[in-house]
Amino acid sequence: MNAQDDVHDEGGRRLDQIRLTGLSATGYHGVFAHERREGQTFVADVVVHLDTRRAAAGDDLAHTVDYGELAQLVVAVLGGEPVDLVETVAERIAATVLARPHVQAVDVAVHKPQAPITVPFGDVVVAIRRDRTKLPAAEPYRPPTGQVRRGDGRHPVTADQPGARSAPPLAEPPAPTPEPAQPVPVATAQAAPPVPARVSVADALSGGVPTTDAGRRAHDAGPDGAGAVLVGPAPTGAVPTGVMPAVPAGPAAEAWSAPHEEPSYSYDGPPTELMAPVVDVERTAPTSPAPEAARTELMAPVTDVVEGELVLDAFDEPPAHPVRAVLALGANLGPAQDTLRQAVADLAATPGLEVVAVSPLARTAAVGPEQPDYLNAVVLTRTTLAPRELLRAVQAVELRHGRERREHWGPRTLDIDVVVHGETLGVTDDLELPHPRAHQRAFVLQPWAQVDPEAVLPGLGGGPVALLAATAPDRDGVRWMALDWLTAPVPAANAEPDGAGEAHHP
Ligand SMILES: Nc1ncnc2c1ncn2[C@@H]1O[C@H](COP(=O)(O)OP(=O)(O)OP(=O)(O)O)[C@@H](O)[C@H]1O
Ligand SMILES: Nc1nc2c(c(=O)[nH]1)N=C(CO)CN2
Repeated sequence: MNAQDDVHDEGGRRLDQIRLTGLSATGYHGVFAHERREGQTFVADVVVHLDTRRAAAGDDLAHTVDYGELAQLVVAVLGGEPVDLVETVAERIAATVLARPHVQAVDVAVHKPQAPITVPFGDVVVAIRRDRTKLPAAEPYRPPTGQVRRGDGRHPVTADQPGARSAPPLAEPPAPTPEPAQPVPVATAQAAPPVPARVSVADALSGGVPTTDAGRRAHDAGPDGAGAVLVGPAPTGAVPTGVMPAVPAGPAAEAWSAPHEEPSYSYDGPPTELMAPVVDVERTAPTSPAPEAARTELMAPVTDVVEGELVLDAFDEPPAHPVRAVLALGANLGPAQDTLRQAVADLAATPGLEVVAVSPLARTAAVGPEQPDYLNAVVLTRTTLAPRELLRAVQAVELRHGRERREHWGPRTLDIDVVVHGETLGVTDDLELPHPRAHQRAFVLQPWAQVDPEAVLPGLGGGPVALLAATAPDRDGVRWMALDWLTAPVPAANAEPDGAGEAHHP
């Protein structure tokens, strides 16, 4: 492989490659009538540049490009609608490949070995590179509905549900109930990590042992079948259990609606499948060609749409399928453990948001100005809310618990950050995804790694969460974690362990 063939990501890291060579078909491209009439062999080589780590970490096709599917698309362009120029064929292939999720850049070489050249020759090749800064000057190929079948049994797929596209409305934010500032009381604690297993809300709040794998089962369960335990809306102070059905097992075929569409959401995969596709790019930029739309998926804010007075962007797009979202909770004022419990119940009661599992509770030294220790937890959810709707929903929960923003990184009764929402990456004035500081915060990463040991944080600075947690600058500030914090009686403030409420400097 030549170094000049490499493509690098924004951090300067060389992207991985998937190469397909010698794809061939009889095509009818050319400027001469006989070429249009008789056809000839066209051959394509394609190099896809992408980051394959996440797919490899979870052994999950959903996070990479299916080369079989790609090969079909390329051959369909070669043998498809006739055009005059090889350049146009190459451009069309590039557009088609770039419209696939995860693809950062593509090299395309189209060979025309039987070209009408009047001297002896070996081959004629048009070779191009296209990426998200140099977009293809062609429309991607869109196969007719039903032409390509997808799904392999390991990754069951479901048909797109039109009804699933709009998220339920948010609940009205309830009236704020400010709490007086107090040091942090906590329930049963145990020494800092390792904490052996994840805690499922369903288990914890039904009084079961909170160290089972039920959280993971729930997180892996699908939207349509039966069998998995999950939480439903809860009255204040408790998160009752409900049922989230699972996707039927076995292979399933999905009709193509557009070439950019992700393999649909599967709950059978490993926990690293936490991030699922979010932005239906066709709906995001209905009038844009697909390469633009695909870019929208990566850079959410690029396509602002003015609707009346409101400027909308991709963060306002509800996902086509429920996606997994990770929320980080923190509190260091007032009855923090109670507040966090209530917050979990409030989140579970939010329409369009389902709480799947809750991490152990971590006691952490404050990062930032001098202030009492925090209690931190991470909540794994599944949501049909758009990223910005989710932000508003968590802010409504913050508000309900008297959240005020007086000091940057200062003490607070409740803070809830959206760490990730599906696979959405983007920056706007009010929302950045993934959360820009999550990758360096042990107070987020350690609880997250406990509840989902194989989680991977997407985006710049991302990677396996457990690894990031082990190297985060504030890792020594994570003092201990409590497994039974959702159910155990909260001790009185004077019964807290040593060091509680002390200010700490990282
Ligand atoms: N992923 C995100 N999750 C939550 N808020 C975000 C996110 N991205 C941007 N924001 C914006 O950040 C603003 C400030 O949030 P907040 O007051 O919670 O910050 P903070 O807790 O003091 O600091 P930090 O963001 O470092 O946790 C919010 O009003 C929100 O609009
Ligand atoms: N340990 C800890 N430190 C913090 C936290 C937090 O949740 N935990 N939140 C902050 C602002 O969101 C600032 N500093």
